[in-house]
Amino acid sequence: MDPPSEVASDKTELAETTMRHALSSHFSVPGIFMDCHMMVSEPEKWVNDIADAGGSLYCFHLEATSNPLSLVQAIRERKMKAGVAISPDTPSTAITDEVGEAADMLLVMTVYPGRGGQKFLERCVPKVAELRARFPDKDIEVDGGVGPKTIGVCADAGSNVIVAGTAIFNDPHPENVIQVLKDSVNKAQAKIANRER
Ligand SMILES: O=C(CO)[C@H](O)[C@H](O)COP(=O)(O)O
Repeated sequence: MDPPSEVASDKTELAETTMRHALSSHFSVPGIFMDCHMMVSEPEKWVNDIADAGGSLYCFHLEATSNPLSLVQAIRERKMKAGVAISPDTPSTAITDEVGEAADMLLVMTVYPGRGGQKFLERCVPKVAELRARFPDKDIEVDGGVGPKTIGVCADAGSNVIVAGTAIFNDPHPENVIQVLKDSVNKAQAKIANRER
């Protein structure tokens, strides 16, 4: 049975207050680029808190807003870069030319948002290639199940920003994994640049 709506609303308020408290306790590290991927249902609500907390990039889900262009503008007004994320079932064409051009970064989720340690969804990779073809100068990020075994297809499709959790933190030599990921991206980017010449 669903809880009464007052309980649901109390819980939401408590979650929001807790999040605001965490954000206001200065989690930012000087010199670090804080890429904040907001897997939230009302991304408009958190722009000011993330900006005040030192966020460098605010990435919201396209599925979670009815006005991505005005959200990008609100993010820019707070001097952050803007990212637009799509979940596995959202086609890359849902990112219109106008929205893609307005954003700094496009994020293709390669797992369903929610938790680390999920299996990489290779069927999402063609979306990276489609976005790279339309937006040659944008950052294109992949997130979910990315590691040494899956980085190749992502990098070859044109992704140049990589999120990796399990592959790095579960390895006894995380620095080596990071290097492998960086090398793959750099190699693929050099190949793409040569092709464009
Ligand atoms: O936000 C996430 C999923 O919602 C995780 O950041 C993402 O999945 C990265 O973790 P892993 O590399 O373990 O998949």
